[in-house]
Amino acid sequence: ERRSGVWRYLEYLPVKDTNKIVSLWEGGTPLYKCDNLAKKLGLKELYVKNEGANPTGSFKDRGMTVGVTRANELGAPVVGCASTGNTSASLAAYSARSGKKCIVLLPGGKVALGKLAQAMFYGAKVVQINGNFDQALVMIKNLALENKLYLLNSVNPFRLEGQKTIGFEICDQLDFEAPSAVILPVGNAGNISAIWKGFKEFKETELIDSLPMMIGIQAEGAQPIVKAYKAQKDNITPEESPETIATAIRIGNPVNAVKALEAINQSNGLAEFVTDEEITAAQKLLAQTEGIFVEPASASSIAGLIKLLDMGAVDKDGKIVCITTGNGLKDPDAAIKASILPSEIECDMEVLRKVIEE
Ligand SMILES: Cc1ncc(COP(=O)(O)O)c(/C=C/C(=O)C(=O)O)c1O
Repeated sequence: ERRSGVWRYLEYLPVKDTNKIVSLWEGGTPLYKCDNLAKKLGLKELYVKNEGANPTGSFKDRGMTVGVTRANELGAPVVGCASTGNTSASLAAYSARSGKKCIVLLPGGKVALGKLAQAMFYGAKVVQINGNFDQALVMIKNLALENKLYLLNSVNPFRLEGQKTIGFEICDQLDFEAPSAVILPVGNAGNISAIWKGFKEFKETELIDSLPMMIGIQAEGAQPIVKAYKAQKDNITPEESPETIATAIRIGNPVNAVKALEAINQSNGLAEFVTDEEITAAQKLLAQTEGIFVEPASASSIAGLIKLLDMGAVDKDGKIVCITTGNGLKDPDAAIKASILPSEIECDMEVLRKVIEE
């Protein structure tokens, strides 16, 4: 049975027993042509690949369908991860669907409401630690080394295999014309590495004949990859206390840093940071010009595009794809804080007629 989405690319995926596949029909997300935003930014061709349209609302579902399928093949009874939120939401869903116990470690008080609700509601054992994501990752890795669980952070290559299908789909959706540039937010740096691998595989199998620039965007307060790229270093100086409103990418010691720098350098790409203000402005701009609601971290790809255009670092005439990685519903607090509050009135038509004119 040929499924849509991630498993459409079965031949490119490391699965031995297709009966063990755990799927929530992830992938097959929209690639929106954004002519309103393109016009505003003076661009010829701008697309937004909206990964917020996945079953649990982020691109993590692509990695988890392959990762939890692997856990199934191995007969692992318990799976686990550290997470800034979306990884835990996704793992909790896929482990529920495959009858596995799920343990997630979250940085106390720094996880967006929607993600926390998901991890709890799917029935995971949710542990909040008094520390940040990087510390949580060290702890969950120790549990894996003590054989207490199968680790499904993006140190696990099966995660990246699923996420590379974002690159496949973009090619499919652009009639096998690779874009000139792909811009996406970078946290633990698994996704940029995975997508680059996907484009390279489609080029090696001659489905496309060119490769895009990979452009990684980080938040000003959490930008270890940007710093390494600008210093042209191939090792990372971890940031002790990463800080940003984009809590999904509030990561100081990315596990996939070397792979991400490889993807950026091999693709003649770039790495740049954006401020929290630029992120919030871009989040609103995208929602109000194109009707696409994404969480703050995801809007950093739009904010990064705007900054790079101002710097003349991106070709205005190119075919540009911004990847928005998570649904705006994940972080309602951030959206409400950045919005004009609703007018509150009594049930009075006179008052209502006035208030709609304000
Ligand atoms: C919306 C959103 N956008 C971008 C990223 C960065 O992707 P990577 O660079 O592959 O890490 C994340 C990452 C989240 C976690 O790392 C986690 O959930 O633990 C995210 O949720």
